[in-house]
Amino acid sequence: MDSDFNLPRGRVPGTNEAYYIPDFVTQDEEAYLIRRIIEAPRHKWKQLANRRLQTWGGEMTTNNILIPSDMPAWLNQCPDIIARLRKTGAFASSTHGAPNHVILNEYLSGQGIMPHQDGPAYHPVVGTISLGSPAVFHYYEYKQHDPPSADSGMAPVDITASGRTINPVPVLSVLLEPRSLIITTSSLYSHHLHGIEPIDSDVFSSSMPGRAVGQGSTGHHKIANIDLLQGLKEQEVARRGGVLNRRTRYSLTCRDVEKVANTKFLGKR
Ligand SMILES: O=C(O)CCC(=O)C(=O)O
Ligand SMILES: [Fe+2]
Repeated sequence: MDSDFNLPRGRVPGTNEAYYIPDFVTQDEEAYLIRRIIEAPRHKWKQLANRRLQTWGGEMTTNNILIPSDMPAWLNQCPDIIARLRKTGAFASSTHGAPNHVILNEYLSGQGIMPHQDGPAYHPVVGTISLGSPAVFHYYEYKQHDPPSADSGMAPVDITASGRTINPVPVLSVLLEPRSLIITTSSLYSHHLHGIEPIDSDVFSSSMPGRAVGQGSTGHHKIANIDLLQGLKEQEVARRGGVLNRRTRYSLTCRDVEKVANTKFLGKR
């Protein structure tokens, strides 16, 4: 696929800081990418408590400098995902104009990622490509005030390592279809958190059309990109209610690390 992607057309209603592009990769490319991901050498996998990941483009030092290494051909040649991301224009103001670092997360059904921020090492734009499964993705904000008292009856709130409290009701929710790209920019990147609930199916309300049923007592969350969805099943379920089962999902988190070590002098060539 080599069409030009029109970023403004993908703007997610309700924000100026997120863009959703369905079918960013084709079905054939998706199948090929998943095969290459699964076939990656064992040492490329890093096992975390609740998911596995691979890192491509290099390793980060503790002071946020990238020690670069070559991207695999399946990211920058065939298909040339990096060039395709450059063409969206989303990285136009970043140091390298395109991502130089990709984290590949694998989520089995029932796995997710806690609300978190991506940190200051990266230019504040992230392109996330979803493969293999749909999933509802939430953006959260920090609470302005102290945590509610124990008897407030509210849903439990998460407290980050920095001691700040997260409002468990998302500020924005999107349904990420397989093969889609979501781009998160600006303060949605730098001041908000994002996460995916660890569930084996995303449930959509039939009494409140266009809303996903949240976990606990967080309520029903409007799917902000509903008019941008491309899959017939996804459109139908998101609009009328129903269930989208989570299959194994792979996501490519593509970012530009601003500071890159000059490896020419490290005896590389
Ligand atoms: O899998 C996703 O869509 C999100 C991954 C993510 O937030 C991250 O790698 O920092
Ligand atoms: Fe993240």
